[in-house]
Amino acid sequence: MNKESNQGLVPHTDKSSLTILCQNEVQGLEVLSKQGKWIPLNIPRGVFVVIVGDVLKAWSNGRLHAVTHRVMMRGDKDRYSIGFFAVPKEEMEIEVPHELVDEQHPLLYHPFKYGQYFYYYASTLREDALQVFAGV
Ligand SMILES: O=C(O)CCC(=O)C(=O)O
Ligand SMILES: [Fe+2]
Repeated sequence: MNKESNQGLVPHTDKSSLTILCQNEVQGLEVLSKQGKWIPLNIPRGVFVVIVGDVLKAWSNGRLHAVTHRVMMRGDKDRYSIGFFAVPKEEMEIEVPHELVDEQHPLLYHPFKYGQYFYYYASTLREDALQVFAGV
């Protein structure tokens, strides 16, 4: 079987601040470990999945990890997933608080307006958009 045909949603980080997902019993969500291994999640019914998006990663100066995730479809059951995406207003300035910057934790992201970042991502679809757009 062609492996690609199982791909429900390509690998990505969310462009939100925070995402909350709720799905039916048909699994498929996978997260990429820092070692580069895809880990399938087994999400019990009624459980919410909370995913840190690029905005919280930047705002926390990289303390919070925006995990790369994808959806792989197996079997022939329908999968339903509903997502709540918390996103800043376009004009909102995302700026690392000075309390999170010191010698051990150098500044990782320049301040940026959310709308400009989202526009950059949407027009390039680069998965390293945050690093390229706002990385120090
Ligand atoms: O289908 C899912 O549960 C994940 C959806 C997702 O990652 C997204 O919409 O960004
Ligand atoms: Fe996502």
